Amino acid sequence: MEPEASERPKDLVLEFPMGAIADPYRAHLHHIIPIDFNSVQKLPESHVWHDKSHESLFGVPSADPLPVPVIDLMDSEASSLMIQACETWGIFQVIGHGLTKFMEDVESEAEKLFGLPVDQKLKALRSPGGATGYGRPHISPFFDRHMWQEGFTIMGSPIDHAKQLWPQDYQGFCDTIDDYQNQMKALAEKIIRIFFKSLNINFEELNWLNDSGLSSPGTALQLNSYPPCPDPTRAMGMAAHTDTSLVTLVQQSKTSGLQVFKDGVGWVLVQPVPGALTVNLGDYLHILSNGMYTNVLHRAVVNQQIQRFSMAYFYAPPRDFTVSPVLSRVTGQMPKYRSLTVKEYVDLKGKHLEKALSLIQI
Ligand SMILES: O=C(O)CCC(=O)C(=O)O
Ligand SMILES: [Fe+2]
Repeated sequence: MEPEASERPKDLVLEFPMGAIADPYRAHLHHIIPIDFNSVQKLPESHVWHDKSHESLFGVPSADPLPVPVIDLMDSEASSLMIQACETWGIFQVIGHGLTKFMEDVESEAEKLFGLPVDQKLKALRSPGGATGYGRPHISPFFDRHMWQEGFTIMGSPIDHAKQLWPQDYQGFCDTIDDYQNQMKALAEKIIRIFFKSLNINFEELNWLNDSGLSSPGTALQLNSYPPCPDPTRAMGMAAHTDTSLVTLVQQSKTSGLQVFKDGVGWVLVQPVPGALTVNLGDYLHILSNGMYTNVLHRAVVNQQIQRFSMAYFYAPPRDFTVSPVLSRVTGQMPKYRSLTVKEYVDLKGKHLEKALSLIQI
C-alpha cells in the first residue's frame, strides 16, 4: 500500500542489495563519477526516479504549501522563534545575519568550479573511500537510481583539490572558501548555543563549541550543482535524507529546488528568500532533544531551464562526543534513543542511512 502524501516515508532506501552497502562496492567509481550532463539529450533510464515502482518515494509537492518560517536574527524574539520552528518543521530561514557578501563570493566560485570542462573537474575526483573532492552525492550507494547532481566536498582547506583544478590560479578560491567556512562556523555555533540552552546543556564546558580545547567539531562544506535536466519531473536532484549534523546551513541560489517533508502536509518547497540562509536541524539535535526537535527530511528537485547551486555547511560534534537524549533527564521522560558516540552513529548511518535512528531506538 502506498503511504498517504502527508505521511513521512518510512523506507527511503531503494532495492539495493543490503550486503553490498557495507562492502567495497560503496567506494566503486560507478558511485563517484557524475555523468557528463552536457552530452545528455534524454534522461537516461539509470536516472529515472518517477516511475511506478518508485511512486511512493517520489511523492508530489503539497498543493497548498505553508511557508517555512523566515526569522530575522536582529529580532529580539529570534531564539524562541527558532525553537518553535524546530518543534514543528526542523527547518527555518534566517535573514539579518550580515553574511551576504560571503554568500555572493562563494556562489560565484561554485559557478566557476562547476563550469569547468568535465575533464578538468575529474582531476579533482573524490578518491574511492575518500570524503573530499568532486563527485556524486555521498548517499548514492544506497539507491539503485542515479541523481541529477554533481558535488564538491570540502573539509578544512580545499587547497589540494583546488591546485588540481586551477594549477596557476587556486588562491582566490581557497581564500573565499576559508572566509566562508569561518563565517558559517560562527553562525552555526551561535544557533547551536540557542538550542543547547533550551535543552539545559552546559555548553560553557564544551571546549569544542568554545574553541578552547583539543577536540574540534566535525565540519564540512558541500557545494552542489544541479544542471538543467531534460525531464525534470522524472528525475531527482538529491534523494530524501536527514543530515548527520547538529545543524546544516544551506545557501540556495535564486532557483528553487529544496523541498522538506512536513508531517500532515507532505513535501513543501523552501522558497528561496534573497540573502537568506536555510537552517536544517540534523540527527544529533533530534537525539539530544529526545525527539522534540525534528531532524528535517529534505530533498532537492531539478528543473529544465536553469542550473541550480546550493552550498551546505554541516556542523557536528567531535567524533568522541557522546550523544544522548539529555531532554529526557530534564523532563523525566523515558529516553527514546540509547546513548552513543558520534563515531558510532556515523558508522551506523554509513551502513543503514535513514534506518540508523530506528536502530538506536529504545
Ligand atoms: O541542494 C539543496 O538544496 C540541498 C542539499 C542538501 O540537502 C545536502 O547537501 O545535504
Ligand atoms: Fe541535506
